[in-house]
Amino acid sequence: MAANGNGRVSIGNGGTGRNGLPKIQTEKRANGICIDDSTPPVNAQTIDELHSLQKKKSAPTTPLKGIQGPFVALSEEERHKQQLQSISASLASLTRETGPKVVKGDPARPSETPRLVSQHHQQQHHLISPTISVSDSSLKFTHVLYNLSPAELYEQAIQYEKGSFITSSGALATLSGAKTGRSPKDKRVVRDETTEDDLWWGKGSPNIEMDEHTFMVNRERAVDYLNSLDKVFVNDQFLNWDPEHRIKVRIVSARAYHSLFMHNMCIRPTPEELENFGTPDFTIYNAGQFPCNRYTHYMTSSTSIDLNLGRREMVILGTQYAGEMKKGLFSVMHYLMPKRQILSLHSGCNMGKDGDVALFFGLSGTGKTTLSTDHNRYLIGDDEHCWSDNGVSNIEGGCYAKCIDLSREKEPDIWNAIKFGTVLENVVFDEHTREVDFSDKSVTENTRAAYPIEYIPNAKIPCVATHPKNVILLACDAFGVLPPVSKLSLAQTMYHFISGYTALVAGTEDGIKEPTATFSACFGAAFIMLHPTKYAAMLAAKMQQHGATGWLVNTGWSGGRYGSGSRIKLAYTRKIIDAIHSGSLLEANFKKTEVFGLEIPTEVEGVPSEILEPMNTWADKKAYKETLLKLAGLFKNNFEGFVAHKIGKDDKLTDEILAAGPIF
Ligand SMILES: Nc1ncnc2c1ncn2[C@@H]1O[C@H](COP(=O)(O)OP(=O)(O)OP(=O)(O)O)[C@@H](O)[C@H]1O
Ligand SMILES: O=C([O-])CC(=O)C(=O)O
Ligand SMILES: [Ca+2]
Ligand SMILES: [Mn+2]
Repeated sequence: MAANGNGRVSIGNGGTGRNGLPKIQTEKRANGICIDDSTPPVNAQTIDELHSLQKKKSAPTTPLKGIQGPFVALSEEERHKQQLQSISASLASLTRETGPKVVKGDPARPSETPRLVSQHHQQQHHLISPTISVSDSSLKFTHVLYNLSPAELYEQAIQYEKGSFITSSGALATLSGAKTGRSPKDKRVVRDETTEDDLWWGKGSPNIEMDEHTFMVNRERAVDYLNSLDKVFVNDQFLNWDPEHRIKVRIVSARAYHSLFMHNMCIRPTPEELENFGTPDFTIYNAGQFPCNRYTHYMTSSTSIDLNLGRREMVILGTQYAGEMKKGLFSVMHYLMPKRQILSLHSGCNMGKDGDVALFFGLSGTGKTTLSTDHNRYLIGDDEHCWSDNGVSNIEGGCYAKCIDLSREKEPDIWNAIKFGTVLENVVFDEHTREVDFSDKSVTENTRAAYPIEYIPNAKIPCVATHPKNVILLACDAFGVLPPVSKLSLAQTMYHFISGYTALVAGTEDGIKEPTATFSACFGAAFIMLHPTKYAAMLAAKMQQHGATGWLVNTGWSGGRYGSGSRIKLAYTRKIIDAIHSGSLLEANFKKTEVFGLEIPTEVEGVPSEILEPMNTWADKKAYKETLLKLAGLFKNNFEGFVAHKIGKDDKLTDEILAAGPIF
């Protein structure tokens, strides 16, 4: 660009326009200065000033109108101080007199840090007399990033956590580290006077005991680790959409990934609810990057997930898999809710336009999320619910979908939910376009998406519904002998609920692998805290009272076992589920199968009739019969553990349930 003598500015080769481009000319002003006046000037004198204009201070939280509680009469500053004191108390060592000093905000952006500082002073009595002397840990500040927004958490993750990327659809891709699934063998539950009698211990139980002292050792380890960091994330959120039985949870974690995951999975408080949060009912200390100590009693690996119901605390060491927090809280609900006569359920739930409600039970990977997410129905929730006298309520505020082989065409609502705000765990993507390859199992087969439930367009908010009309038990039968759908009597429903069967095949690339049967009581033995028959009795009573029909749906193999047959098409399973919802399947003609004694329909709209009876689909009838008997034997063996238990007050129901298993 050159200014020529006559005050015009021209672009191009000497202003001759030889290359065909028109000349750009700016008119000369009276003072001889050329200005581009098409936009008004910026309201800043310096770059710093310019940057300060970019961010508007968050609106002070909603005015507190008509709220009762301890915070009502407090000034905003006083409320913030109390909030910090509460966080400081959560992070306090139980063996030191004072500390930690907690300050809100990102240490990397001191200008954004409010000056409020809080220091915890011990008031409780201790198992150990506290250390009064000063240590380095009491000199240091703990910076707290409190209930950050998804955008802020994205920035934290991308800046500080390796393996964090924005995918082409806007989701946050993260890595969960060495663990890409839960570690049930590393879960420990404190056995004390109360839990001794309340909980299910011993053979078959997921509750492996630890003592109070060892819990405190691990708690201290986690708290010291968290306080040693530059900053920690704190989420204050809720569980359970039933306002009468809502639980306040606090999650203290070291990673933006964990904070965003829980932001999505728990119920998000309104600003007003957050102001009045007060003391949490339950606290998680997630120090997942830091291992537990093998010299500590009860530790059998570097991972420990410890639950203390008396203290209402959970400690996580040695695993960064975020599902531990989700399912740890679910375990807590499996204890707290039955105490209030509320049944907790490892199930999905949705509701038709006419208000008919269905529950979907099933072990991991059987289809709870896939089938409860239904474009023609309202989604209540995909994984964890409560059934009380008020009806069904979702425990969570988000969904956690398996993503392996996810396709836009087969699961459009889940596909579209993978956008800004969604956490995508352990997926593989193109290094340049950041397009995710959902078929890639390089990191793990258990790739997952965690998104807020409102990302599903027809989610019903609040996530509550009336009493269920249908109770659908899902089993992914890789043996290929269970019918695609059967109608169950109440006793059969209980038999299959207590059995909790599925048979998946391990993540395999090639070669035929033997399907392995899994029996997991109440379709969630890893999460239940009481004996399975307690939950079964409650379910039977509720189904009876509300006239719900039980169904068994095989979302697994047909035409042979894994290796020779194939997985039942999702489109067929959806047709079967449609017929259950509409009530048309209840009107079908049924015939009884041998061995399992299941009532199978002769016709379902949209499904080839020949697949409804599994034997038809097997070329080798002898192999079918052998496989059927093999599975029946596995069911029988598994149920041995329950025959001595009474279900409910009624001997009659117990006898019926025992008779509802396979006969051969
Ligand atoms: N016929 C079918 N019915 C249901 N799901 C099917 C079928 N065929 C294939 N699938 C696939 O099986 C998987 C079911 O997983 P889903 O996420 O629904 O499990 P889940 O029961 O919610 O488990 P979790 O409790 O671990 O979240 C999905 O990846 C789905 O695409
Ligand atoms: O807990 C998890 O990691 C995933 C899940 O929903 C289940 O296994 O039931
Ligand atoms: Ca799920
Ligand atoms: Mn689940």
